[in-house]
Amino acid sequence: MNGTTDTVPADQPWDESHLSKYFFHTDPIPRLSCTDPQALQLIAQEKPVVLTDTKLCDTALKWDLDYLAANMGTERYMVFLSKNHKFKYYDEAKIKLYKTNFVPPTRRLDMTFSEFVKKLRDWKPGDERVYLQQGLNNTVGQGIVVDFLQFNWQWLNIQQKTNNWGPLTSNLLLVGMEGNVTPVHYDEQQNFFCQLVGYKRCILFAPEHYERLYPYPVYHPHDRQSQVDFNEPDLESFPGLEGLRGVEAVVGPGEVLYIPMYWWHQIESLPCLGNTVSVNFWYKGGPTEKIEYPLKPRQKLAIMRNVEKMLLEALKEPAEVGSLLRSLVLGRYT
Ligand SMILES: CCC[C@@H](CC(=O)O)C(=O)C(=O)O
Ligand SMILES: [Zn+2]
Repeated sequence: MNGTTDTVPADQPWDESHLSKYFFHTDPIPRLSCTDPQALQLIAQEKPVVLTDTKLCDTALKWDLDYLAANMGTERYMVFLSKNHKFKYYDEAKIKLYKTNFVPPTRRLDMTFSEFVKKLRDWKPGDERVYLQQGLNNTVGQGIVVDFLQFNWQWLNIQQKTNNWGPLTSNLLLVGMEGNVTPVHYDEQQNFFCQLVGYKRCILFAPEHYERLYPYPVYHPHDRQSQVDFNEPDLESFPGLEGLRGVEAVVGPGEVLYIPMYWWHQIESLPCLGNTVSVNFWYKGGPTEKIEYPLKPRQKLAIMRNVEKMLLEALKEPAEVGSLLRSLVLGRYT
């Protein structure tokens, strides 16, 4: 990637032409068998790894649009629509808290899976793009439930216990158009990201790149999202971008990417290779282990988030948080 291409496996339908060129360098994320001790060690060290043979969701490899339309039932599901290829997450609950006018970059429409498929298949340039992002719950049809129950839960449960993770909180079903992008952000959960249909480019940055990716304030609707637009990097406003360095992999059907908690990630459905289907497994982090110094970058990130929340709680006025922090630091903590 960006000059250091992996050897491209023969059956791979994509090549460098499917990858946008960005301003930062990336190294390949290791691709290992789930039986390889090194893979398990990377997970234990909270480092990303692509697991090529977990058979985690093999019963879902058949989840193409027609199968999902026939088996997802007649419920309405959460679909986001965007005027461009970006689907930047925002927290609706924080919009009213955030005083200045916030214009959501996407809109949400609930629709049946068949309505979604029709929108996707009738799409023409100029139309809003669509991205279905729906938690798998008891509203899905029997066929999906049967497939879901046959996931490799034994392997998952071993990972959860070995790494002392908290409970599984949700499985998000993601059905996207080719070219859709989820811009760079971090989540506060461990994530086994399973690719089922199509190909996704996953670009990750370690939590210590916090200063380079300029997340929005915690109270902002775009909390956890980076303010940086990789397509138009503003190096003047965000000089830290200079040293940004990531890792990346393109994941295909049957592959599982471990996205460690607090790791930044941008996920792109490769252009011109058809729609994509993924399902993720979000786990709460484990109970706070005994504190060891120096603190890990993700622990410092958690502390920074708590300081912002505490200050907002104390000051009540979001605009005062920045000025108080400036008074605290400028000229004093150099
Ligand atoms: C809403 C979640 C989207 C997903 C990225 C993607 O597949 O577009 C992601 O960011 C994650 O699984 O953490
Ligand atoms: Zn995410």
